[in-house]
Amino acid sequence: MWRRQQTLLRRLPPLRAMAQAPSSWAADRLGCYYGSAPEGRKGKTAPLQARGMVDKFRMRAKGGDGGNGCVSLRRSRSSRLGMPDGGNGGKGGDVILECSRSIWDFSGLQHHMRGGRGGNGVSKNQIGTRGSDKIAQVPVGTVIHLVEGEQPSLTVNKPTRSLDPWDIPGTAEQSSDSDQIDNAVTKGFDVGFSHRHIDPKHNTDGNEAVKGSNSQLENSKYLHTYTYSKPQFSSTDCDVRIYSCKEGTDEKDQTESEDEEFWEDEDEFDMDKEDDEEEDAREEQDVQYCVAEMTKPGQRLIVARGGEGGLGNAFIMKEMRPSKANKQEKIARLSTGQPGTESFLILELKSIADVGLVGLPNAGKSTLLSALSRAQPEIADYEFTTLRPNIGSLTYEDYFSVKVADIPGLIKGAHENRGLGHAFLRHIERTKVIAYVLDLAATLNGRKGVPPWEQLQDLVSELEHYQEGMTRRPSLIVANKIDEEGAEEMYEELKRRVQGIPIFPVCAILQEGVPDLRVGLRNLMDDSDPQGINFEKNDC
Ligand SMILES: Nc1nc2c(ncn2[C@@H]2O[C@H](COP(=O)(O)OP(=O)(O)OP(=O)(O)O)[C@@H](O)[C@H]2O)c(=O)[nH]1
Repeated sequence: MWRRQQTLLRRLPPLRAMAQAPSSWAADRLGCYYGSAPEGRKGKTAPLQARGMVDKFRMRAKGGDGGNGCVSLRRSRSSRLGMPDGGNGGKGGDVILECSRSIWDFSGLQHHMRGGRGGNGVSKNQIGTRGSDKIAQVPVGTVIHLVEGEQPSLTVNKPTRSLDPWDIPGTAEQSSDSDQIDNAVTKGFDVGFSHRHIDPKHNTDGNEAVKGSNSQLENSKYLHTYTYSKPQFSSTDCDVRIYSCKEGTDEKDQTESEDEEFWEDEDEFDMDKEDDEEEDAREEQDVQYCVAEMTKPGQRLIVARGGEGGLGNAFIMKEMRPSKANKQEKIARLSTGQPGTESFLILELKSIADVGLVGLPNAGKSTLLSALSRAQPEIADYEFTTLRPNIGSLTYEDYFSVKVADIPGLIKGAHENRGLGHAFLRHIERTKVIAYVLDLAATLNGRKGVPPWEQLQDLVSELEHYQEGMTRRPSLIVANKIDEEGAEEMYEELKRRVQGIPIFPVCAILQEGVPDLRVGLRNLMDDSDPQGINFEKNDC
């Protein structure tokens, strides 16, 4: 026993390492580090930031396939030949992105998302179950680029409450359109075969056109009667995958092989850096940029739709009355569930922070963020410690809360992709306030840095290169490292050269001057007519 415990204990370290590997691997592979190699590293390597923010993400989504309709005959004494009583297949589940305030980045997402398959119809007119929806939560500020597939469409948050069995059927007409359709469905099935055809003009969910074959077209015309999403079909001449609906084993095999096809693409997210770059270049050509943007918590977007279920023979015989000649063939065609749509997306996060900290590498931005908020970013005395953005929340006594974004350091020429380039500036594109963090000690004690006023000039010029007019938004300067010897004189010189913008002397490491800075940020947030930087007035 004792020996067995010892063996297990000896095995523990590798097991722990294995458990940690995926997170660091994911942070490394999937993070937002797209710029060229950092210049200022000078031989030192920054530790891998496993907790860094994942702000760019590739995703492949596939709606669940519709279930097949059932072919069944109910024999009784009154009808020896049998009455068709096969139910319709259920609709496949959708893949939905939901905007949530409690999510910060894409680190919790899966690269492949697939809606559940609709259940097959059953005898006694029982319809198949609806495939389960796959819902992925994304942060506020998610921008969606479409590489392949159909345009995503907005969906209304439907109440989870199921239909009250005691609802009077006639009252359904007064409810919203989607409810109306749902209720109509229930009614249709309640009365056995009396399916109602709902006029396509009731369609309110803005579905895009979907391609389908003749059979699908025919099929879906009737499917409208019991589903609330009604695709409008635009083309009838493309290939369709037709499944055998009678042989259960074949159907299973087919679904499995399709599954493999879908999941085997996992490798596409596991490529070498070179392949990654090639792929990026190829993708860039066909990407439809910014097809949707999620800015409000609770917003839902369907990125892949579930396929419609196939028709049961009860419905086909009743509503479509196929001629004897091609009856079997037609039933087989119509009872096949339709495949779900597929899309390939790139999700990008444009954080919606209130304050953006910009500064040269090593200016002390991360230290300042940790002094202002409870965020714990990586801090070290070499450049480019921060490789991914960090966001902290600054809360005031009256519970007013301000989000502060710390982005990797900018250097002169970042617009030519030097350092980490402009890749992270999208995170401060939407901030209300910009805080320029300047290092007062950059040239002191024999350091070969840049004086604070030149740092400011470089930062302003990089921001303007990224987006014209960006520096006109409310701004303040944080003169950091005031504790260093000679920093006071630098601060006085900075005040003399840069005017018309509030300057806060701060020692982030000792949290000196931080309370005043908090007040200054609050004033800028509240101020209705604050000023940005005007270089013409200044002597930088
Ligand atoms: N003396 C002094 N040192 C500071 C102060 N604030 C930060 N530092 C030091 O400056 C170095 C860089 O700090 P960081 O917060 O990592 O700087 P950063 O701007 O986030 O750097 P990057 O991640 O490269 O962009 C660290 O060694 C800090 O300890 C300060 O107020 N006084």
